[in-house]
Amino acid sequence: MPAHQLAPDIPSDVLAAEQTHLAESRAALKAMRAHAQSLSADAAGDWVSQQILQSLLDQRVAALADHPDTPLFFGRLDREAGDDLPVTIYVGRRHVHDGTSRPLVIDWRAPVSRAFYQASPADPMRVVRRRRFGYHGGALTAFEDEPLGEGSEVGPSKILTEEIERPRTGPMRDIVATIQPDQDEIVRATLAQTVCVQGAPGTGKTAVGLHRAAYLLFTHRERLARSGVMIVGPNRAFLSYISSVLPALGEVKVDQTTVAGLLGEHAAEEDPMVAAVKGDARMAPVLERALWMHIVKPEEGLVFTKGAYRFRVADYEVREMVASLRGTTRYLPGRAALAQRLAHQVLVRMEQRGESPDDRVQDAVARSKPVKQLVETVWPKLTPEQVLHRLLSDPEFLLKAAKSDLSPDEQEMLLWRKPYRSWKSAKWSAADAALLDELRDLMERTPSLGHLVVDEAQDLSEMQLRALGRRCRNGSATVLGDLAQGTTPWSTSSWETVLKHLGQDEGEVTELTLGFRVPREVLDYAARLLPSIAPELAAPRSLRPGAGSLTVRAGGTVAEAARQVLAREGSIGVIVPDAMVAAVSESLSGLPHAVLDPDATQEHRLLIVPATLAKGLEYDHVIVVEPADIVEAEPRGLARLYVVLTRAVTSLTVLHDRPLPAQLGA
Ligand SMILES: Nc1ncnc2c1ncn2[C@@H]1O[C@H](COP(=O)(O)OP(=O)(O)OP(=O)(O)O)[C@@H](O)[C@H]1O
Repeated sequence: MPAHQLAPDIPSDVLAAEQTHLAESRAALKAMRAHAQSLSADAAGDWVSQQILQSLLDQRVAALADHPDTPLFFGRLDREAGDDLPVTIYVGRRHVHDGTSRPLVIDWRAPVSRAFYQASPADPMRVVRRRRFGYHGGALTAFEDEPLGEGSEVGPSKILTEEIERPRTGPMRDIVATIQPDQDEIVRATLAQTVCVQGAPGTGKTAVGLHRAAYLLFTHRERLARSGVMIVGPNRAFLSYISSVLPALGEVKVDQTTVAGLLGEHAAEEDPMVAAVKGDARMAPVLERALWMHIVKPEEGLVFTKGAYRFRVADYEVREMVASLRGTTRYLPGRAALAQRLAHQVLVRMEQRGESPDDRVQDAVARSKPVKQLVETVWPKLTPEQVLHRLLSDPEFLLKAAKSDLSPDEQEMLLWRKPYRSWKSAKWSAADAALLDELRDLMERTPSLGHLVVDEAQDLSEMQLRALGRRCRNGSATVLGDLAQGTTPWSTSSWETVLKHLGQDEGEVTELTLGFRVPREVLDYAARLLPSIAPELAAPRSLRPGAGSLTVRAGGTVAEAARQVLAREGSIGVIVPDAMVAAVSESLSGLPHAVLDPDATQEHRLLIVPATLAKGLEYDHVIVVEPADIVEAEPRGLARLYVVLTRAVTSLTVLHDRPLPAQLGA
């Protein structure tokens, strides 16, 4: 039976009543929107307030739009009477009420909706019956009941299974209708709580992170509107894949970026071993010393001339000022404070002479030439680039800054083989970007966001984690990842270490264990790699039986494999070693296809995906080409292979001419 057709045992009168409730809710939403449209910003006093109010009204009107293909509600709870809440609740993507403020649909994020996700026969949470609705297009065509009273048994939900197994097309979609209890626990963790989620491929980590952002924005709207929420993902292809989930949940004000997007795009190539040293947290004290070593012990005092008078501040006084400021403020505010303290001393001298200078005089003195000159000599103005340029090109300076934190070999590795003539012409690498960010923060405090969601966090270096950590130091984080999918030379092997470098030691590590993407047969095949890449992890479990989903073929062509899956429904990803992209594209010239481009919307069902871009993505049918080449292309190639083998929703075809990596043959 095709999905969501009316099953013979669904009473049509009950279904008709639910359809009436849907129609009533739609009409109420329309009325809410019309009301919002009728409101005028003229009530605000001045022009600026009017503009702000108008923009808020516009946002409200946009948020109240009804998308006919998106179900307004997907669940219903019938509850025991006896508390202040309604006995019947419809759970949906947004709140809808009628003209008398009676709620027709309740937002999935409201506290009362929690029971929709969590209630079970063991703990019914006052719920007598949970109803799930099935839709076809925008039309409500089916429902399914789960009694939750004492002694009742809950069988597997067909609507839920169908939703999970629906073929994938286009970008990622939200999972509000089918969030699972353990996922819901993470989504609804309190704002103050940093959560770190270890989860095998396809267990819903990304989905959970996005829904948590939406939940927190709903629950702490005002606070987070001020401080902000940001999602950090592995690459732009991934961002484009997840980009429509939050807007579909009504949240448009969340920045979604990559580490490079946040710290600055720096393209200089670098030996991974050097990058690993630069990514190590031991670089933090080295950078701190490198910066503060620029402060010079004052040998002279200050002479400030005003008319015929000279006001002097002695050298030892300047030394005391510098000593008291050093280490108690960040570098640039410290510099400004030194100028002010010098000026203040001059003012004291003026007062001693009987003058009565005010604050404006102090500011003028602080900006005067002699004060500026002295400050520049003692506490020079610097940029992060200047400091890092010196550190990477001057062995003696590096030695002094490194002390015993870096070995002589490591220092040798850090130094540029061919130093750039000036910091302005230097080309920086991705690892340098995190060092520059650290220096920037030592100079001036980085503002903190309210909440940060970090995906694929296992791949971040300690210095990158520190950079992200300062962006949530007054807030909290959701850290998502899989130790088995670490593909960088500095990939972590412990979440406690990640939390420590993020500055969120109190964060709670939890695990998602049930896979929603990859069929069991495919997951078991990929799991053969686990003993080699992450022996400490248990083999992942899949919700999806998917018998016949795996084909391993020696000597087949990509075109032939692609033709076979093109005959089926859903998206197709041909994942190839990066070096083979052009050749495989050429071999598919007879079939309409595209090469995955992070910056363009993908209109083709058939996509060629370079192995290094596949992280976080998924396709109905995946063809993985030449595993041995994927493994050999990089130091953590086996982990890369694990990533690419776990992208399939329905079928995986592995094509190889060369022998398969031994670990797969087990
Ligand atoms: N509760 C759920 N209901 C329906 N679909 C779900 C649920 N949880 C996850 N999924 C789906 O499973 C797929 C995998 O989810 P997601 O990409 O979030 O997993 P992941 O753990 O981040 O995977 P990876 O580690 O491979 O990046 C997605 O299509 C997602 O929509």
